[in-house]
Amino acid sequence: MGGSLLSQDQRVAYLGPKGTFTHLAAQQLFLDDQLSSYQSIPACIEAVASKRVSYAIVPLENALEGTVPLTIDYLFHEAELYVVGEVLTPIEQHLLVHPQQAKNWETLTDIYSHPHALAQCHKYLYNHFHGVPLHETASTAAAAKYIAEHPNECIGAIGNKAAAETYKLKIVERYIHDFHFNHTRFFILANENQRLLQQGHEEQIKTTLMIELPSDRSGALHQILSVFAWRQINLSKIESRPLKTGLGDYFFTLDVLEDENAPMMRGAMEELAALDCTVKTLGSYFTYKK
Ligand SMILES: O=C(O)C(=O)C[C@]1(C(=O)O)C=C[C@@H](O)C=C1
Repeated sequence: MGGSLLSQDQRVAYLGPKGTFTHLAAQQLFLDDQLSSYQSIPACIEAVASKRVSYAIVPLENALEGTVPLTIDYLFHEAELYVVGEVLTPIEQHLLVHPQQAKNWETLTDIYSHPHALAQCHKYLYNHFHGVPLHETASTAAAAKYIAEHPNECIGAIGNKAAAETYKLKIVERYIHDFHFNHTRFFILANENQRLLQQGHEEQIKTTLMIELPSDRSGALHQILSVFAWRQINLSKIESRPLKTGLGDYFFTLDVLEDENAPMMRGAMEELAALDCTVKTLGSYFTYKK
């Protein structure tokens, strides 16, 4: 795949630096010279919201660790963007050290990585490096870069093979994630409600909705679910996140396996409005898988 989706002046922001899992996901759809690295998820989202880039690709959900709260909360509270595509990639975590420390790797003094990566390897770290301080970095590749810049320290990073190659680190333990089925979903975001169409996408379309219920109405969640249930529209995910207005105040994110323009879905949206729900739609999109 890659490339033909964008015109020459269009760029895609990704959570960098080079060698993150987000970078690998972006390379499934775009050419490397179309990609611009940003230090954080909010920086990627702001880059597309302010139209400095045409698209941003950010992690949304991991099969072991669940939602990336920063992404979902930023999309609800801070940005008016649409999801134009989704990429699903396998996640393989390795332990990386500077080649100078290759012989000492069993006595590492500190380990660095993205919080999701550390959590995905929790059992491994507990069994092999119990008591060793774990440090959170903005991404797995940021951790790898830090190790490369400190060759004299007996420290390690958790990251992927591409990060090991990019920062010339040695992989001393492979596949250290605790559960075999480790996948992450990434959203491709844009300012317009459009769909990325490229060969290789799954036929199944998905629509993501963020719904705020009317306050203090008993059975409100049951009513929303009924809107989809009696129309036989499947949901693949439902999750609550704090509204940040008080304890017990939530919004719900729903992934609906239907096109937002399908007649049944239009009816569902009208019924949600009639139930006094505030609905933010992130649009309908296809999934690209490796
Ligand atoms: O740090 C990276 O490499 C990322 O792309 C971020 C991220 C995440 O946010 O979950 C992406 C995939 C993996 O699950 C681990 C980390």
